[in-house]
Amino acid sequence: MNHPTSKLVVDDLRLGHWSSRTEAFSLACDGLSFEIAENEFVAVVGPSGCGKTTFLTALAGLVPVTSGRLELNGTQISGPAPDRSLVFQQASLFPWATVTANIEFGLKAQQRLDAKGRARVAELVELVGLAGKERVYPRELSGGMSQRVNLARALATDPDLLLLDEPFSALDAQTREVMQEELTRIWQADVAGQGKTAVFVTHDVPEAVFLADRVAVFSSGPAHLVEVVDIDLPRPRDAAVKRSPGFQELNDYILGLVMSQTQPGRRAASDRGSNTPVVG
Ligand SMILES: Nc1ncnc2c1ncn2[C@@H]1O[C@H](COP(=O)(O)OP(=O)(O)OP(=O)(O)O)[C@@H](O)[C@H]1O
Repeated sequence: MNHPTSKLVVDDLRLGHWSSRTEAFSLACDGLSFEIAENEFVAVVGPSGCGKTTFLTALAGLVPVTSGRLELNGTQISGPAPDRSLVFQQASLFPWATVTANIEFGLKAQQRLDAKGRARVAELVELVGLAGKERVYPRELSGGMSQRVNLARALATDPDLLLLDEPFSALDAQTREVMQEELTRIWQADVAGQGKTAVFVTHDVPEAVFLADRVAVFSSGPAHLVEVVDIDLPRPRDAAVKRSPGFQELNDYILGLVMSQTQPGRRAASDRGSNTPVVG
């Protein structure tokens, strides 16, 4: 039976891709099962090519479910819908549209760009730190600013499920750190507590630990779930938490789980007798 507050149910999920070149179907996820509650921020990590993006795009309704359950609010996901927003690695902004027009885009497409919609866009411009840049075009924005616009655009339609696929991986290390802090701040200020859920795919274990309430570790492909690790670090979080012993311990533990998938001979931390990492 589902946990009563489960927003997202993933049950024995199989996903894959059909290649017209080889005329073959290859599995990307095989037997994935876990659940995500309302208000949770879940990060997904795992070896390169294991199926993380496939899973996220299936949540967006862009990859069909081969078998199993993939349910949002009790309904099987069977295609894209306005209750979900996807943020990609590369900010996919419209070059001919200003910052404001880019953020308004989804609302306009849904015919919701009324006074309330415009007020929400103005609020988001402030929230993502782009006040004063409303009339600027994407070519004049830095990578970090572009991802701020992308994030605001994803939030503007008030999605139930926010899907983020390595949104900061194209940024330089310093901007990436700033954006991680910004995202936690925005999540806390604007989204947390409103029954929404975020799924964040990343290669970067410290980023996952910093942002998430729980981290789902995928096996090497085709992915199944290795473990979901609770991140019991206090919120609100800022960069200082990365220097805490609790953060380091969680980071090492999850890194060990991922490495055990890429190097099968390597023992994961859980082999040493502790399935629950101690949080300092
Ligand atoms: N459109 C596609 N057609 C055929 N195969 C695909 C397609 N997209 C992904 N795959 C294959 O599915 C598997 C999972 O890929 P996916 O991109 O989901 O992994 P990932 O964990 O996100 O990878 P990375 O960490 O490197 O970004 C890989 O073997 C990949 O080659």
